[in-house]
Amino acid sequence: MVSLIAMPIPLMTGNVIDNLSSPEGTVSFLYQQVIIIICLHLIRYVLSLIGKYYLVKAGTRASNELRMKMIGHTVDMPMEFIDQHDKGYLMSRISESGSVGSLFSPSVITILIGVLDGLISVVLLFRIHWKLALIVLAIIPVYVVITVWYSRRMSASTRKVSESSAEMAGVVFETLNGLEEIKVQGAKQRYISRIYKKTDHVITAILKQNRNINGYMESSALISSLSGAIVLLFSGIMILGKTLTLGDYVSFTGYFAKVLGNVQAMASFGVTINPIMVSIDRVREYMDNKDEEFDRSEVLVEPIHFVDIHNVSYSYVSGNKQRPVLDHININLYKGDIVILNGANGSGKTTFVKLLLGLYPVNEGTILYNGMNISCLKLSDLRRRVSYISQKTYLFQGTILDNILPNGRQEQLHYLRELLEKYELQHFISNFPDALGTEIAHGGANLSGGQRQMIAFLRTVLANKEVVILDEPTANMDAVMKNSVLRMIENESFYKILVIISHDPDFFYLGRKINLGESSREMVESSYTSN
Ligand SMILES: Nc1ncnc2c1ncn2[C@@H]1O[C@H](COP(=O)(O)OP(=O)(O)OP(=O)(O)O)[C@@H](O)[C@H]1O
Repeated sequence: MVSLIAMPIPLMTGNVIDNLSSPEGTVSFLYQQVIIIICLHLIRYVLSLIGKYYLVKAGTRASNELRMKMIGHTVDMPMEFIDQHDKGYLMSRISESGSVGSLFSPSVITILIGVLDGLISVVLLFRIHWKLALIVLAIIPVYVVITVWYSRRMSASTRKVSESSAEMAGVVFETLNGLEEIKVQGAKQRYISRIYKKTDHVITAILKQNRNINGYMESSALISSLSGAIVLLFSGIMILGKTLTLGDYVSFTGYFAKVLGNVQAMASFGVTINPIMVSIDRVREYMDNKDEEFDRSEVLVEPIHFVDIHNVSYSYVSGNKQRPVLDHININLYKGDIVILNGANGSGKTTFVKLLLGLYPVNEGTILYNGMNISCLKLSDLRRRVSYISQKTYLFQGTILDNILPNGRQEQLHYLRELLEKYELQHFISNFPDALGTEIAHGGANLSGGQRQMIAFLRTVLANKEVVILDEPTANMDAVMKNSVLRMIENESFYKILVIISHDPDFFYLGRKINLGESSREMVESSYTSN
């Protein structure tokens, strides 16, 4: 529609010139035609603005939606995939979703509209002078060949730019994440030179990409200049031979410029669209990675009352190397069980509970919840029933209360206040500037390690899950806070099965103690030492 409005303008311009150069030429015809031309330009301007606004809006929505899908998909990715990539790399991959919005950018839209514009212009060229049209259109195949050739080269170089940029983002992200450590260790130079190395790859890839883009741009500009000269040559001969009027020449060059402009734009579509298509392809590739729920459909019907860990082995894979951590583990967990898991550092305790949570798939053996194999269970359902406090104690942005009672379960506020009173924790809360309403900074940066652990522990007590797993839950707490935790474990019924990883002898009396052997190779039911 927009392109159709401006379509008659070259024809009208030619008519004006022919009218003015004929004896019947009048100035009123000139005024009338110029006013119409101005009006057409203005209408085109308004329609184009409105159209582009709505298309860009649609593009922004689409790319945002895709970004959210990619973030969701990343959360659902198996840990084995996540372990293999830096967070910055993943972030960079997610940000490629923004390219879908670029598909609706004004320049791309102009190119797409140009397809119709170009086709109509070709028809009009034939209408003005079909022989001249045939001559000049012979140039188009040359354009196509050059475009296809450059397009292929550009795909490869754009892919390299995206991948090397994602890798660089990974290193930058890691550096920013560890700023405190880098300062303390004086490791700035080491990290900076790592970033430099990655930057080198990005620069090389960008230079190659630009070489292709410039090569293409210059070649197509040369072809369009040469074809302008060819049109002039043949038109001049025809004008001298009186088979073409000056007005027709003006109209012809007007439409020819449109055809060339659009062919060039469509050809350079490669340049404009190529990075977008490569990104879309990479987004698709990323989304095609199977998430951890793939092929899992079963859900537990009853509350978990029995977990059978049978002959379970696990090895981490890094690169092409396998790192055996757990070897033929056998253990049964029953309703009411408290198991204290200890053993040497690196013996695989955390790995073991991660297998229980389905974060990693067992290599060999089975984990059965109520007799159902974990490999078939929907993990979202399983994890709704299990509470896990990791050694890292992750807290969300929000208040302390939001962290203890996520999901807005305000009805439990009363129970929380009871716990704080019963276990002498009021002081712990009132020490914060706004008590339970105190805002927690990103990652809990404004809290001490012990405070973070206590908040996470209270969250677990209030969550009241079927299986509770605590990884070194009091490692950073003082004796008073640890005592509160021990008493809560003894007196509050917030679990059916409790697994605690701890080296602390104060925990050993709570339940069955299982030692994950020093070699971390063998842990069998018969080797348990219970207190
Ligand atoms: N994501 C991972 N990728 C590769 N290897 C890993 C990974 N996580 C842990 N490991 C390795 O697996 C082994 C067991 O680690 P794990 O954290 O399970 O031990 P742990 O018994 O909990 O140790 P600690 O008592 O120090 O917390 C270690 O040698 C560790 O280096």
